[in-house]
Amino acid sequence: MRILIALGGNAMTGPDGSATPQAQGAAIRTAMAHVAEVIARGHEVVLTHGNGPQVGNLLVKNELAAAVVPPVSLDWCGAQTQGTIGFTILDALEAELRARGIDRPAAAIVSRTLVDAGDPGFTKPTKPIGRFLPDAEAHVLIAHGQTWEDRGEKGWRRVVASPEPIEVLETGTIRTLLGAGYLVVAAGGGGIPVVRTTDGEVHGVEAVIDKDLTAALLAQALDADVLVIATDVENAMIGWGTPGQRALSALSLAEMQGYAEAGEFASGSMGPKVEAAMRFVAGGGARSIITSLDRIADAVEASDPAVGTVIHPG
Ligand SMILES: Nc1ncnc2c1ncn2[C@@H]1O[C@H](COP(=O)(O)OP(=O)(O)O)[C@@H](O)[C@H]1O
Ligand SMILES: NC(=O)OP(=O)(O)O
Repeated sequence: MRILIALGGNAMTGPDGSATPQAQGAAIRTAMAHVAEVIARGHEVVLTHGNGPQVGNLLVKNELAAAVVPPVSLDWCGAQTQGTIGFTILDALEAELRARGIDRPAAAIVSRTLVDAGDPGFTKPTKPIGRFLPDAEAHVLIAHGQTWEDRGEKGWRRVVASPEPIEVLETGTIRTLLGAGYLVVAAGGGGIPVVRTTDGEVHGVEAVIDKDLTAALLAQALDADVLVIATDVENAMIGWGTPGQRALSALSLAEMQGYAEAGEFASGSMGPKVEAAMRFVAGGGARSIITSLDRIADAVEASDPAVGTVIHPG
């Protein structure tokens, strides 16, 4: 099967959300052990990943160092995260494959994602990035013109523009590499957001695209059999955070749609994952899975009972 796996930010930072290079490297190594397990079972894998913590941290570094070195824009920061996370994934993936006696070429592609310059996402920031801060510190930055949002018990988080992904411009390149037997890492951080001008030129714009929404688009464009959204919980739940919370197992697109419309999934976390999973199936995909990283290999092969939350056309 051709499987597109989307790795959440949780898979690439330490257990406490730590984004030190050591914590990120260790988390990615663990993630790649699970991805290598899927490959070892004979599946073709395309990987994409988030960049929320990393792109937010890079933006802060640029802002703080602006008096000393020229700052770069948010799209440049996004491109830089693709490079750093991409090479770290390749190192870890190759090591985990080698440990399983698998010799496969892998490549990480700098990828641009086309968005619409008129997208309402540019006027209403929704994408949480960077670190969490306590209320008082967030309000100092709000007073300086930044947009921050209360994200619950972890604290406040900066939010930035997040337009809808329309097309991953490197889709053809990815297809070619897959045809040549490569394992491909692509569209990291949802892809570098770009717009096309009336004269056909493409240029970057300041935003961070939701990587799960781009993953759904890419999975469809690559005719993937399964979209796997790997995060830190085994199932999407209804009644999340209440005494009556219930894990969702296998369910139809229509059933999931009903829960989503009832507001069961938080925006900026489970909400976009469910939306992406539904879009892939609505667009003709056979199956979307939302589950924890350590269950991805089992989830891909399980049927009855299902592992994780599995959405099927119904
Ligand atoms: N209905 C829900 N079911 C399960 N988890 C939920 C739900 N609503 C919100 N969440 C939260 O969503 C988180 C996963 O989203 P997020 O932190 O953005 O993941 P990632 O960084 O892996 O992409 C879970 O850890 C959980 O706290
Ligand atoms: N770009 C993006 O969606 O990143 P996270 O998954 O880390 O939030």
